[in-house]
Amino acid sequence: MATTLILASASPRRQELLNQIAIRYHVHPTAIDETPYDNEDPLSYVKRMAEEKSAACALHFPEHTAILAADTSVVVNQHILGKPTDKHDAIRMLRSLSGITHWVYTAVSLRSHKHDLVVSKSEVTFKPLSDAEIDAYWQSGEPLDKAGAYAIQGRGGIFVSHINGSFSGIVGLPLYETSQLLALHGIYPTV
Ligand SMILES: Cc1cn([C@H]2C[C@H](O)[C@@H](COP(=O)(O)OP(=O)(O)OP(=O)(O)O)O2)c(=O)[nH]c1=O
Repeated sequence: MATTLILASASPRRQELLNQIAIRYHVHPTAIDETPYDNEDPLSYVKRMAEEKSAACALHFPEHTAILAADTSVVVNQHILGKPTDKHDAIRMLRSLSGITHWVYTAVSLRSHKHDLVVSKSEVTFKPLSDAEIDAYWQSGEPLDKAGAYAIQGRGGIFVSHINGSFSGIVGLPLYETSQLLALHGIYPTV
């Protein structure tokens, strides 16, 4: 019998990415406290977030149901940029990314009869951004629900001069690593 997969995420991007690789799932988002611990390093943070999201979701389902969760953070000089809280925060984030290379970490957690976790790390280089460009981008509405206040798959794509890593990982669910994890748990694309 096919394993039921639950996607513990409210992110439309994660749903679209799973659709792209023909994986069947049900959506059950979870809300957890996403505040980093004092001095928590970014890698530990994304791993902990993905694990906590899948664990919180698993409480609502019978044992052995497969639960998939992920967390994406933008990392600049070892500082974690999550989703901006307001315009001021988004502008601060975009200014800090202007003209430099940063990291995007996405951790993916999958629980069924066992727990597995993978982390995708990508480098993203931005062109220098003027205040006018940043302001216009904020007005587009795109930054608000995105880690680091940008979306590479949206209008923010014009800021990105180079990437080294996984495009889908930057968007929120690294497809190569996720498909490997799913296969470990007996979950495959529909034919
Ligand atoms: C860097 C980047 C992030 N993002 C998005 C992916 C995630 O949805 C979001 C990071 O926030 P997350 O906290 O990882 O995810 P979420 O709160 O949107 O959803 P959930 O916790 O329910 O799974 O930023 C993009 O869409 N494009 C990008 O280029």
